[in-house]
Amino acid sequence: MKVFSAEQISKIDTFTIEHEPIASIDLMERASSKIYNWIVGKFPSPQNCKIFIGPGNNGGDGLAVARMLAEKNYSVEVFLLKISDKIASDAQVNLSRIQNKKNLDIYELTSIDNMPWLFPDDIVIDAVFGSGLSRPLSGLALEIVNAINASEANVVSIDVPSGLMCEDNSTNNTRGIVQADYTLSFQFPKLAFLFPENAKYVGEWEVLPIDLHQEIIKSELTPYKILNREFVKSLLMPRKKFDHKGTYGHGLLISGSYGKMGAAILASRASLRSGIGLLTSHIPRLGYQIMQTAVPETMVSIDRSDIIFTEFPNLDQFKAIAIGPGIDKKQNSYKAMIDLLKEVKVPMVLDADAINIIGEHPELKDDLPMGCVFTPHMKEFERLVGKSKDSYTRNCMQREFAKEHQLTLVLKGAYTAICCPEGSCYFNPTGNPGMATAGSGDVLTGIILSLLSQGYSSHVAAIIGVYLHGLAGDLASVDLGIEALTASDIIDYLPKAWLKLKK
Ligand SMILES: NC(=O)C1=CN([C@@H]2O[C@H](COP(=O)(O)OP(=O)(O)OC[C@H]3O[C@@H](n4cnc5c(N)ncnc54)[C@H](O)[C@@H]3O)[C@@H](O)[C@H]2O)[C@H](O)CC1
Ligand SMILES: [K+]
Repeated sequence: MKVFSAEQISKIDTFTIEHEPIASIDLMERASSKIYNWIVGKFPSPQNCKIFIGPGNNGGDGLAVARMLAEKNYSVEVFLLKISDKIASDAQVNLSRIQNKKNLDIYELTSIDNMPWLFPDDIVIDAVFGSGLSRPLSGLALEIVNAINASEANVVSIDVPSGLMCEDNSTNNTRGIVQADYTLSFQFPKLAFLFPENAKYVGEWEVLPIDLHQEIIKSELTPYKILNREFVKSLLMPRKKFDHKGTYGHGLLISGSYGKMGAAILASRASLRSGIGLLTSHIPRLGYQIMQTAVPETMVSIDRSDIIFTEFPNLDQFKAIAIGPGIDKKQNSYKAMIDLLKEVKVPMVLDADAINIIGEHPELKDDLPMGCVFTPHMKEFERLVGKSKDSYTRNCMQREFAKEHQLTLVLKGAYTAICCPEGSCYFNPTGNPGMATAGSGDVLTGIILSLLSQGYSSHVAAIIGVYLHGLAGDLASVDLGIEALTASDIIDYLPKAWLKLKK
């Protein structure tokens, strides 16, 4: 699913009005009826609804919803915020349509002193500002938003929580944003919904389709997309009857150190559960028996060091390489990394301490082979790319870094972001908080190595890998819950995740 900017949404809106064609007031009616249906589904018995109306089309939606709810015997109070002399023309039409309606009272809010008391079982509908917000809230709008946030009412925001910019909130006043329980976004999610610091404003969000014109949705370009199963499935390469293990490639996994052999085992097992033809695990000497016993399917390459990574085998036979899980970042490992980066000519996944080593030795960034995939979590990302105070800025830095160094940069988290060398950014919807657990990242590294070895290009391997990893975690959480989930469970559910992805 594409994620468009507020400016693009307005363009798509205008195109739909001209080319469907449909009168703007009728498009507003269509959009509002979707909100109405959702509210009636969520709160089936008529209750008190307090609807706060701003001067633009978001307010117009709120007025249309007010009429629909009143006709369904909900007890509706409409509060018109007096913050502008102008009111959008479709909002004006909808205001005239609610005059003298049964079950519906209209009030003008000229000062915070007229603010109604909000009861815990009230449904507050926030229709103050939507995608047309152009600056942080101030004055009366700010005071009203604060009063809404101080209440315990159920808050439903139409399209966007009022006060939240659709993309960039880096200079916003974070105390002037509605904290919704539910946000009902028209046709597309907003980019801001995908960033962790906005979760407290957005609450649970849902996308309500309003039949905007497919022609412009298809042709309008955006760097931002949310992955879905159909798209990820379309990237899969079919397996053929006469394929053999050589077809699916031989991968090299450099992982493990004294006290961290578990990372090597998890990554190896995940790789083998993701379709790789052959796997060689390069590990320090102490891990030999551990690996041979725990993962009989992998071949083992032994480092001269008992405890860390200091060398690597001849690379000729490998179709892809992964380095990082549990390797530590001792001086000799750094030296071996320098040689490795010089010699590698195949796609490579870099995770954990491999990323930290590059973060500490930035000159290595200029020596990276083609087709690298980096899989940092937030702290590793900061060491590699730099710090930022908000997620939008961080995402811009991530996209820029991927472009500058021509690599795929995966920032792990809820809605893991995958930034590609040509500038696009995919957000992953699968996964759950149970996956925030030790070893989860090692599993992802193993999966991506496996896909690279099978011949998927770097960004495709990252996309499939991240989606599949989250899907396995989701399937595991259905049976096991989130608290008890371990990284091994994610591996154990990879078979079911593959089946579900390919269904
Ligand atoms: N997506 C669609 O196709 C549809 C969307 N609909 C709804 O329309 C709004 C967007 O409407 P718009 O009139 O452009 O914007 P707003 O309602 O957000 O209001 C803008 C209004 O307010 C002024 N303004 C902006 N920021 C501030 C501020 N901080 N303080 C005071 N005033 C401010 C601005 O100048 C404008 O006058 C969208 O969200 C949907 O809810 C359609 O109804 C259906 C199709
Ligand atoms: K709103």
